[in-house]
This record gives sequence, structure tokens and C-alpha cells, in this order.
Amino acid sequence: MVPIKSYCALDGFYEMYDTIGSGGFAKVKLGVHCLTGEKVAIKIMDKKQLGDDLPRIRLEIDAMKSLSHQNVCKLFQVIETDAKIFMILEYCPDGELFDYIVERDRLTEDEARHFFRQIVAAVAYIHHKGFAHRDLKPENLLLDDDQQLKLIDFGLCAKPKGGMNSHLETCCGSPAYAAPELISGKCYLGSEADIWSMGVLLYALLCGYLPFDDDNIAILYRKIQCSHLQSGIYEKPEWLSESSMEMLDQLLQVDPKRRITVAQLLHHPWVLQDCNPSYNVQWESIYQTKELDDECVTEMAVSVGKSRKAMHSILSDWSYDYNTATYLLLWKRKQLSKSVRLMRDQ
Ligand SMILES: [NH3+]CCCOc1cc(-c2cn[nH]c2)ccc1C(=O)Nc1ccccc1
Repeated sequence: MVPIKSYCALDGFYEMYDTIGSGGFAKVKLGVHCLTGEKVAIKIMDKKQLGDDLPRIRLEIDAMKSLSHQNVCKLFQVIETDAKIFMILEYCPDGELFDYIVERDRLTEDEARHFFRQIVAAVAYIHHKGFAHRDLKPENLLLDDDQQLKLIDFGLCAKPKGGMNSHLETCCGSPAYAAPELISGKCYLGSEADIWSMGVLLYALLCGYLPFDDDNIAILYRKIQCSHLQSGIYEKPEWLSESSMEMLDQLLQVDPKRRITVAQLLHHPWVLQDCNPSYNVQWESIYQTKELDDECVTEMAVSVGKSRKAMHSILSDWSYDYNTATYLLLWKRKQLSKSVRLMRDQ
């Protein structure tokens, strides 16, 4: 790989390679963190182009700084210049879940369950931390090289001031995944709207197409609501098992108060089928970001000629600068039993 012309703000810290994704106001490029040699994703935004979307990015950055979970794409560093904002993120080499489904038409029930468990874990975790994502869809779930899903794009997430039991009003997210109460302009609970989107997501995994779809947005909304039947009308293809149909019905309840909760999902027989009994505690984060790993702190201290104590106090600030990125990438290498060594004399 030949690095492309980078931005001076990244020079010496990251090498930049080709574009791996883009969406709206951001371009995402493959990068390499120089000190560790680890691949990263660099989300690049132009402040001028962002315009009044800039607060969305501030929101996404603040949210991602407080999220540390095996199924949430990790933020390593934020670099801001006069013109640009760079978010250095965990690299997911196997791309979007969306493409994974399209390439296979649809997934088997077991494979859908393998992914849905991870989505339940990620959503249970972000709700526990007080966030609703509000844009859950296969395009925002990326695959790492070990079939692990990583949730991205917290630009629409909400952290209601009064906590997860206080209502939201903004209608946002992607129409085909939007809950009935959200599109009808009512006040809604972010957690309940996320559960509906998970129902649409599970349907897409099991069927390979959307339960509610129409080019005409008004017809699409009517299909989602079908409130006179108290449950959205959607086709149930013959390959769906009874248990899958029941799971979908509990997720795609038009009345949010009748809809299953994420806490119930964590113990639902369809979700837990064929898995080891310890699963239902795995939704919690495997990262204890409280105490720092001594071996990583020491390697970083030695590489810059600082004392361990000095490096420990620098890292304890979690300032999401290059030190934070270096530490998190070293720690990730350690989790994968790879060497905890930095490139020297950079
Ligand atoms: N649908 C995803 C397109 C690629 O976008 C990303 C890829 C990675 C990624 C790729 N590999 N590892 C992480 C990390 C973050 C994003 C992202 O946040 N994209 C985005 C979201 C909202 C508006 C504009 C762009």
C-alpha cells in the first residue's frame, strides 16, 4: 500500500490510504497509526460543509468518548484544525452488515441470531449508558475480521436530559427503520424506537429485504403504522420459523408499550437459543476503562523517556489525543495476544 498525500495535522502520526466509506458530510479513509502500525479508520469532516450539522458531530464525539464496548466502534482520537475535524476510529475490515446480507440474499436463522445477539448487546450497553442511537440499520453495523459487529454513527443519538425514561420529539433516522410513534410526530422514548429498528433489522437479516418499503414515503408511513390492526402489516415468508415470527412480532409492535424491552430481549429464548448459559451477562463491556494497563503504560513511558507515573497521569486525563490512541491501540493488541511494543525512534 502506498500512502496518499495526507493532511499536515496527521503527518508523523498517521499514514493515510484510500477511501473506505463515505456518507453525507464525511469521508472515511483507511489509516495506519505510525507508532503501533495498527490500521484505523479516519473519518474526515469539513467544518464549512458541515454547517449546522456541526453540533451533530460534537454530539457524536461526546457520545463515543463515553462508550467503550466490544460491539461499538471505538473512538481513539479527535483532531480538530481550523477547517477540519478528524475522528480516528476502530477499523472494521469486513465492511457493512448491509453488504454482507446482500451478498448472501438472506442469512440462516443461526447466522441472523449470531449477529442479532451482538446488536442486542450493543443496544443494551448504550441504553445502560443513557444513549438512544435512533439510526440503527445494517449500514451502521460494521464487521471486524472476526465476524464481530461494531455500531457506528452516533450523530443522531440522544442522551435525554431526564434519562432514558424521558421523551424525545425529533423525528430522525432512516424512514424504513423508523418506529410508528416516531413518524407520527408523537413524543416517544428513544429506547422503544431503537427496539422497533432492531425488529426491522432482524427482519432484514432473516429475509434479505425490508418489512415496510415503498418509494412513496406517505405509503411507507401508512404501512408502518397500520394502527387499526395494532401491528404493522408485513409479509412473513414461509422460510421463517414459528419462533422467529414470534420474535419479530414482539419487536414490531405498533404500540410501544406492548413492544418487548431490551432487558427482556437479553433473556429471550430466541436470542439465547443454542448458546452457552453465560451469554446473558455478556452485554456488559469487556473494557474496564477505569484502571490503566501497566504493561501498556510502561511501554509508552519507556518509548518517550518519561516515568511510568508521569505517563500514567497523562493517560488518566483521557484527552483523546495521540497518547490516548496509542494506549487504546496497544491495549487492543494485548487483548489479541499480540506484542505490546511500539515502533521506536519515530
Ligand atoms: N455506512 C458506513 C459508511 C462508512 O462510514 C464509517 C465507517 C467507519 C469505519 C470503517 N472501518 N472502520 C470504521 C467508521 C465510521 C463511519 C461513519 O461514521 N460514517 C458516517 C456516518 C454518518 C455520516 C457520514 C459518515
